[in-house]
Amino acid sequence: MPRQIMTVAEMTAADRAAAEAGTPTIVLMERAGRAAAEVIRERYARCPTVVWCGPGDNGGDGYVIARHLRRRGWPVRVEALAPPASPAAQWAAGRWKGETGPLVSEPGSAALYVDCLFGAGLSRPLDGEADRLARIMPGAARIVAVDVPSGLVGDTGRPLGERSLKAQLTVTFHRRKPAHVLAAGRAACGEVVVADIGLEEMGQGRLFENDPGLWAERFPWPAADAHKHARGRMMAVSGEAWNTGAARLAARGALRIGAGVVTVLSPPGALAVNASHLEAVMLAPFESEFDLQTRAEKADAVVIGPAAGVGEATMRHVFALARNGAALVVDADALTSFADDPAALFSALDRDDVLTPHPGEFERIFPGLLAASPERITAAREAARRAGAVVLLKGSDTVVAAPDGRAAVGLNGAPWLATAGAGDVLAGFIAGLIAQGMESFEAACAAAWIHAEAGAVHGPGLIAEDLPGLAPSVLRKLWEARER
Ligand SMILES: NC(=O)C1=CN([C@@H]2O[C@H](COP(=O)(O)OP(=O)(O)OC[C@H]3O[C@@H](n4cnc5c(N)ncnc54)[C@H](OP(=O)(O)O)[C@@H]3O)[C@@H](O)[C@H]2O)[C@@H](O)CC1
Ligand SMILES: [K+]
Repeated sequence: MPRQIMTVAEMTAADRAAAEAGTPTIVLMERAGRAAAEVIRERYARCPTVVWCGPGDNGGDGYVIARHLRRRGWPVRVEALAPPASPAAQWAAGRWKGETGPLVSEPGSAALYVDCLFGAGLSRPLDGEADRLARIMPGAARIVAVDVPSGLVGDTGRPLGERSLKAQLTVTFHRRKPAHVLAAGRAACGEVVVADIGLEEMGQGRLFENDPGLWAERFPWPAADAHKHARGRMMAVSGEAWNTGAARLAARGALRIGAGVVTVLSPPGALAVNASHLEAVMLAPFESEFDLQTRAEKADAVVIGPAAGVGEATMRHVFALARNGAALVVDADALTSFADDPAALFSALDRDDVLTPHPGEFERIFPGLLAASPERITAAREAARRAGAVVLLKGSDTVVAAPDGRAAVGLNGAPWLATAGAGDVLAGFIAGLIAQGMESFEAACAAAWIHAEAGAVHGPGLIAEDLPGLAPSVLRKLWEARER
């Protein structure tokens, strides 16, 4: 099952729908507070605990948590920023029979703090006592946030004002929000646990966690009677003689991820060096853009960009390939080549083509878009709309967006992947999956997930050359999960 990521507005709508269907907010609040208290008891030994409660329903959750911890014998005190203002919070505060006082916490005044000041209803920057807390408790150690660390905007993962609280553990409800998946928010949230509070699935989501639930059912496993040409033909365009390794990394990636026939298309001057490094991957020369177009006629997917060289020749090569039916994965130099005329690139692209920029390349072809967007999901979606193609924006929170509005965020990003050539392998994985018939958005999602898993499997010391060879162990896990 795909796991949706819900915006704050979608979550509020789900709350309202539940109320209309007969489950009032206080019931959801009781489930939320009880679930959060359980997570806290699983993670921490019983200890003197302070629950910081705000005036809204986030504070209401806090009173429920305090009650459940106290029932289990925890020494708990509530520190209230303001009296409960919402009806549900008033109900929860009324059922709390323990000690309540003003917000006076200092570092070390308790052994554990539970942050229930603000969640989805944050409407202005932290000030007064809440801001004091964020200033004097800059670290996350032994702070548990409920829904989000207070001061953080659920839809962006950034503080609304200057600062927010930070947490070691964040317990949220029903579904992750963007703040729980985007890198900036993840740093403030610490570990994120999603507790079920019995809300119904709502409508058709457009934003998902990128994990196998999103695409595994449509993974292109070979048919029992498969032959190599039926498993997809992928090609990668090589640079000149001193710039050939990147295309070979892409080619090897495509082969490992299952493409049946993989070819490096090479300028004449680079044939010898390519030939001396290729075995199962085939090699074919091209002399001109027309030649390239002809050679690529049989391809299902082509990677162009890794070490292709920045300039007019690469632009012409992209146009030549775009005249073919093959899906294009446009990466690295092929993106930068269009820095002065991104519209020319976009007009050549189809909906099944994929752009794979890192943030620097993204800025070159979508100038100012990242800075003007509240977060990376919005930026990638707008980029996909403008380009009329799938856009994969790299990062520890890689975002994949399709021109139809679907988007997915990766949660398994591994720091080991920040190494030269890793992106070339990713481009090859994407093209290798598209060549096997996977739809481009899902192919980009699957490739990014497998790439990150492979990085995590290897860990320290990873170099890009390792990545294709790590794909089989990840594929095996997917294969075995399918058989179950
Ligand atoms: N949706 C669901 O299904 C479920 C949701 N649940 C929980 O509800 C939470 C959302 O609750 P919520 O909407 O009441 O918002 P919340 O964050 O408590 O704050 C609103 C209050 O704070 C005030 N205020 C805002 N900013 C301020 C500031 N800087 N400084 C001072 N005051 C400020 C604001 O004032 P106002 O803007 O109205 O003037 C208002 O009084 C959600 O995060 C989750 O924990 C669960 O119970 C389970 C089911
Ligand atoms: K909070």
